[in-house]
Amino acid sequence: MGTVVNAANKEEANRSLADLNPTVVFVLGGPGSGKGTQCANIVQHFGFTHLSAGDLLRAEIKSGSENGTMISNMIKEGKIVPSEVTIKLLQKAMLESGNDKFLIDGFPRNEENRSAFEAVTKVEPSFVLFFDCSEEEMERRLLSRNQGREDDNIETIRKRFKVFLESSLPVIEYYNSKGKVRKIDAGRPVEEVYESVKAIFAPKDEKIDAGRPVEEVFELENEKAD
Ligand SMILES: Nc1ncnc2c1ncn2[C@@H]1O[C@H](COP(=O)(O)OP(=O)(O)O)[C@@H](O)[C@H]1O
Ligand SMILES: O=c1ccn([C@@H]2O[C@H](COP(=O)(O)OP(=O)(O)O)[C@@H](O)[C@H]2O)c(=O)[nH]1
Repeated sequence: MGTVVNAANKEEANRSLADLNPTVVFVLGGPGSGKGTQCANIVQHFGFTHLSAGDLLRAEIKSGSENGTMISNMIKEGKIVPSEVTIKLLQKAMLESGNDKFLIDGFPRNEENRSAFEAVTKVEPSFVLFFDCSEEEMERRLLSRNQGREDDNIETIRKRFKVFLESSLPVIEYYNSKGKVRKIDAGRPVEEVYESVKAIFAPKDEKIDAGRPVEEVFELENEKAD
């Protein structure tokens, strides 16, 4: 019985999300490349809801969920949590937000994440914002992040870099082959990085584009890139 009810709930969540037809931007880049920092800026100026997959997973651990121990162990090892768990959390957060524009930060992290998200939600990203940063700089940032995260130690950081190169970069390459990647040089100071980010979200010619809905701006940017 429980299984039948769960299946019905899942169907319902998938359908409502497809009906919402949300605008989704995936925000990707190595650990410490500045995804969260820049997402906070974008939210303030462009009306998106920021969903960090890592934050949702950490909240799930704190909530005492039955998956908590598994998630916690995977994060400590820098491994990627099974798609089903992460997608469920993202779907729930999207439906509860009341918004239809999302920055999905730190997901998808591998090919399986990517294909499962598209298959389950029927949602494709408008584009992928890719923060490109050297490992040396990312390591420096993570070691001074000071948020008490259990994975911000040198041993786990090295594992996360390896997972990023082996599993996450191929996802960026996949979207690049579809012309959907907007690459940012993320090794610069926060304000400079944000200038480049803004140029992607904001119309370039304020006189012509003032007041355009954000979806149109995306179309404009995509046309330019084609
Ligand atoms: N451009 C930048 N230059 C220097 N430090 C940065 C920059 N962007 C973010 N940081 C700092 O680096 C750390 C990691 O940034 P964060 O946004 O949490 O990265 P991510 O979400 O990609 O893991 C944080 O302590 C943040 O304050
Ligand atoms: O979709 C996701 C996002 C995060 N994680 C796990 O959460 C950790 C921290 O991810 P987050 O994006 O919060 O931080 P980052 O590594 O980018 O600094 C990762 O190393 C993974 O173990 C995951 O498994 N799936």
